[in-house]
Amino acid sequence: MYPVADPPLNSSTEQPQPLSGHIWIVTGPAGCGKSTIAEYLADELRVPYIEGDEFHPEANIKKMAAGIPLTDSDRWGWLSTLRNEGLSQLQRQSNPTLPRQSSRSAIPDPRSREPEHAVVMTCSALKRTYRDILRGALDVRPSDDASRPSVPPFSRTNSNPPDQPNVHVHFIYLRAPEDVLLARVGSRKGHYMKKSMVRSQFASLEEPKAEEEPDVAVLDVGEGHDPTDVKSAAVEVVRSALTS
Ligand SMILES: Nc1ncnc2c1ncn2[C@@H]1O[C@H](COP(=O)(O)OP(=O)(O)OP(=O)(O)O)[C@@H](O)[C@H]1O
Ligand SMILES: O=C(O)[C@H](O)[C@@H](O)[C@H](O)[C@H](O)CO
Repeated sequence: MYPVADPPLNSSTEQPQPLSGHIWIVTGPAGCGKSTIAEYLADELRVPYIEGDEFHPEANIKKMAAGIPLTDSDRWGWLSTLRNEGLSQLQRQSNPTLPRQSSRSAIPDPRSREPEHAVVMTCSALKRTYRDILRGALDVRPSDDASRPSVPPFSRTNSNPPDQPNVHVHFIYLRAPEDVLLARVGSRKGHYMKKSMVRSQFASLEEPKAEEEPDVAVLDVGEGHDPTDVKSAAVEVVRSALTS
């Protein structure tokens, strides 16, 4: 299976309404601090929070808990689900008759009186292809797992693919050396991810290059970058994107 995007949002034959807003995706390998930073960001911005781990199919959870790394095939459906979940959250914000996740509203846009719709999510998003799926690359057709899916021509400069031209996807990549994350995951209690998974995630990792993926902000989270500093830096990334 690969990420044939399910038609998002509704199953009717109606054209989906164009949405607008921002999807902030906090990324990086296991233990880099995605949940810590994204939960804070969502609270601070008063927008819904999507914990990517909660959208894995049972089979993926079982594999990870057994220390078996996920393959591309294991991840395609999960990534499409996350993309759709992000859009659904924006749709709920733009349609007050739909139930919301919480009483959280949207980010006040300093440029106008209208609040901007937004959602924060976590996802390891280790490879560029994975990030493209989250950006809205619906037309991915790998001939096998080893191939790179082709993506439709949309600009990574502002991540607004043709199907949802007003939805802006932004990534915050939390960067730390492998040995630091091995230590963090090793000392974490009660979590299904094992240390060996950190190694396999670094083996898969394709770090974003600024010139190729300008919609990715990189924050260092290794030694000397404590969570308080990283939280402030993440809020600053969002605020400056909204005012630029
Ligand atoms: N900047 C940081 N410096 C030191 N420790 C941190 C930092 N950020 C998070 N941590 C700690 O590292 C551990 C992993 O954090 P967290 O669960 O947020 O990572 P994660 O990326 O969501 O992990 P996973 O992908 O496995 O769900 C936690 O114990 C957290 O308190
Ligand atoms: O891409 C992957 O291999 C996995 O999905 C993970 O990244 C987990 O979801 C997460 O990190 C759990 O701790």
